[in-house]
Amino acid sequence: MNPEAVKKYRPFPKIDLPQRTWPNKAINTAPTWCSVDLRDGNQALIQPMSLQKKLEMFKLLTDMGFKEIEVGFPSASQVEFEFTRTLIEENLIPDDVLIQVLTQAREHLIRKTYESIRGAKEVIVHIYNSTSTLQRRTVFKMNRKEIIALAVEGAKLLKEEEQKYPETKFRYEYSPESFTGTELDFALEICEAVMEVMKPTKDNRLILNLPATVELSAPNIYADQIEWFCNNMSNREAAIISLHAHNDRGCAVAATEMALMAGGERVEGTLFGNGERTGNVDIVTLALNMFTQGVDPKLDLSDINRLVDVYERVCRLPIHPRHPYAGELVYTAFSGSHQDAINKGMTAYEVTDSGLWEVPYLPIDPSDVGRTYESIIRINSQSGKGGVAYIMDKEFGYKMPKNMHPEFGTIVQQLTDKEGRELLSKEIFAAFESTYLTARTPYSLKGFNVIKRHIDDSEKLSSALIEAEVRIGEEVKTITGKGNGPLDAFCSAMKNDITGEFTLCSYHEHALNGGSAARAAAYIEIEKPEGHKAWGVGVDTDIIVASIKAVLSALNRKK
Ligand SMILES: CC(=O)SCCNC(=O)CCNC(=O)[C@H](O)C(C)(C)COP(=O)(O)OP(=O)(O)OC[C@H]1O[C@@H](n2cnc3c(N)ncnc32)[C@H](O)[C@@H]1OP(=O)(O)O
Ligand SMILES: CC(C)C(=O)C(=O)O
Repeated sequence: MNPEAVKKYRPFPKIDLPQRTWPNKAINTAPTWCSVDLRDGNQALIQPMSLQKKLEMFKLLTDMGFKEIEVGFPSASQVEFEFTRTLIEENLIPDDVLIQVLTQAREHLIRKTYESIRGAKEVIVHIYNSTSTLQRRTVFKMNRKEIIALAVEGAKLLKEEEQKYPETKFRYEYSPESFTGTELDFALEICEAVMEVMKPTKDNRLILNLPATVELSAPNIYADQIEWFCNNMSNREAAIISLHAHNDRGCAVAATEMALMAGGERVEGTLFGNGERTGNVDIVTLALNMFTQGVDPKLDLSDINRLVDVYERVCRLPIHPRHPYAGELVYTAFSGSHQDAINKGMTAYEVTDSGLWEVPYLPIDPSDVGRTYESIIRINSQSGKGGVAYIMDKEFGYKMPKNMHPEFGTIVQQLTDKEGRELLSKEIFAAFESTYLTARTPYSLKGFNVIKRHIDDSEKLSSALIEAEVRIGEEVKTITGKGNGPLDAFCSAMKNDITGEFTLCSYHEHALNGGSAARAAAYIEIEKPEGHKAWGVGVDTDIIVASIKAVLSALNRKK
């Protein structure tokens, strides 16, 4: 960077608030949410929403449980006006939902705005003008007094227009736009001047929306500004302090969280943070952050895929794969140590009865937002044996014994190195199948019979005599053997007649699926006298046959 360029910038001044209390507070309840997707979000789109798309978004927002929705800037365009009319005329606004309309503090725009809401039961009329030092100087070329007069005139006009619509209950919102770039004493003065006109009471409060129209400083400064404002208001109980943060520094969520701790009661934002420039605050992230702290966000986010789907279609913007809570990859671990920890954490969660979600690397249970576990672990060259074992278990039902994980993990690792890409689950299963289940050379089982069996309660005197037909290449050999059980008898027969010495080191089995057609999977590790170990896997409806197949699978792998 040009070292001179930095001289164009200066630090944002600190707020003089030595007794600040917000850092010791916590968010314990959900704020009132107001979606501004249809207005602030919409005005920032390359192609603003058509009426149909607005209707689709409105439906989604009401389904999610938003009770306040800024539906547009009706005086700005025909679509905006018609959309507001459609909602009212077609009775599409649920009884418990308030629509909100935005207008500048300009006479013709205010009058047009009221025309757009004729016949509505209840509406929030939202009026704004910029108050920042910079905009006063460069955009409006007005001093403080003149800017206050502009806001007051606008507010008076609201009161005047309201008389023409006796069938509608009006609530009001005033935004000193660019609040964070405004001297605090001036922001307070202009808000109080508007309150003077609107005469809110504690039963009919004025929404004072204090926006970070542009995010100019660190999130703690926004919180300081909000706390300062709340502390210094003369009629605090007659106002609802609303937050409206933009994300220029990437901190809108943090800024809003801190500002809620500082006294904010209401939040305006959008789904996934769509909005001017870097966007508005992302309400989905904010709400799910609350949820993962045990606070009911009072929004239904249980089908996040629907939210993504509607958003991407209506806004024609993609969700980043790493977008908090919603991105395609956010419930996925590729790296070995993460997979191992998730695998262990999920297993522990399934057996624990604390009811608390405590899985390493996953701050939220994906199923709470309608995502499945299936994609939690994906396999590439960064992956480890734990992740491979997880896939085999969760997707295919094979619970490999822990001692077997390194062996199959290495086989998969070699494959990912060779392919140089992520492996699909079915490719991992194919590797498992060809390594353990379908490798039939040199040995495979053609027939098996238990000729005689004695079962002793103490197991010490149990015995079995078996006969087996083993295919070795083209040849089929019949072997017989004795042992303390059918598996032991089969191993003796193999050792004596075909392979020579080997030792059975580990044995594990489990049912693969339930019901009368249940099949069993057996896992056997053998060791040759020269010290070479290998695992084999067998599957059959008969557990003994499954274990015998597992022995042959291990012997086949040895070659
Ligand atoms: C931070 C925000 O997101 S605020 C919302 C912004 N959203 C939008 O602007 C989207 C919709 N807007 C529009 O369609 C148009 O801008 C309209 C219809 C509102 C107004 O259109 P126009 O009057 O043709 O143009 P424009 O917006 O450029 O008007 C600028 C004039 O309004 C004045 N103005 C701007 N904001 C305000 C305000 N809040 N109150 C009073 N006057 C204002 C400006 O000073 C300027 O005055 P000038 O003409 O004397 O220089
Ligand atoms: C109209 C106001 C609230 C706004 O959109 C902003 O300041 O970003």
